[in-house]
Amino acid sequence: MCRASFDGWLVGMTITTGARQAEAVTLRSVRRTYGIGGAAVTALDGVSVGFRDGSFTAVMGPSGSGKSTLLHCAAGLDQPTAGTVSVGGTELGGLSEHRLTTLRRELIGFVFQEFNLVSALTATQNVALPLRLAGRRPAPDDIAAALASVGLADRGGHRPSELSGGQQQRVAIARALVTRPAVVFADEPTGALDLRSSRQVLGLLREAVHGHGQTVVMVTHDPLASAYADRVLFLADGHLVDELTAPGTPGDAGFAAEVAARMARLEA
Ligand SMILES: Nc1ncnc2c1ncn2[C@@H]1O[C@H](COP(=O)(O)OP(=O)(O)OP(=O)(O)O)[C@@H](O)[C@H]1O
Repeated sequence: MCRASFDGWLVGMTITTGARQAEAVTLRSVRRTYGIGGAAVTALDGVSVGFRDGSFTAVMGPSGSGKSTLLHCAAGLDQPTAGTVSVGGTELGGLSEHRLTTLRRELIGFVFQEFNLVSALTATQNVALPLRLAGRRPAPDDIAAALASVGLADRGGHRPSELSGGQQQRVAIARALVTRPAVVFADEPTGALDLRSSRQVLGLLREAVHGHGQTVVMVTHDPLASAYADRVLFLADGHLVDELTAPGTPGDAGFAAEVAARMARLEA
């Protein structure tokens, strides 16, 4: 169990071959429709899925298949039109805006596709922000270590406009991980990174899961990145249509090839 555990965690436990495993996040029949009438778009069409405590899941699918919507609904950043989302046994739909914000702050880290760094703050200040918002005093060594873990030890004093896209993405990843949240959602966390930085970030996400017991759900377009996860889900037209379990070797080339083949079929 990771440090950021919480009351109610045991709700929703399942028994699997004698081991008791909780679901960190559960979506039941989640539907999300944008717009109304003839202009309505159904981004998610009745998705039911659980993300086990301490698991690393990749979500893949063609552009527009609903991946970001799934992540946003699961993280309480967007509200399903129908269905329920629970994080650590707490159903989000019944929460006030204040309680939802608190729950998100305490339990969830989110890496946004477009980074969402605060432009007026330095990299160090951006990484420290979740701790400040939670009323905790950031320890300078912890912030420095978080930046060093993404290869940015020497960029702490730089503002986002002074960093490359890949560097901004790594600051966003350090910010999402610094509080060791129970669940980390990452929307294309390696999208702007070169191969070396991608491997570093995927290694960090695996370490969050296998070293600290956190739960990671990552949207990616990259089959090689998905091969660092334990499980790959495939979305198409707002439906979960396929699923693969990884063999256990991070970045396994054969598994990545199988993921790529399934994606090619979905995109055909
Ligand atoms: N705020 C919104 N208003 C209207 N339609 C939206 C909105 N957000 C998403 N959609 C639509 O919902 C569908 C799913 O979008 P979503 O961003 O979840 O897909 P995605 O799989 O993440 O795509 P990509 O891989 O291109 O990022 C798309 O058809 C998109 O146009």
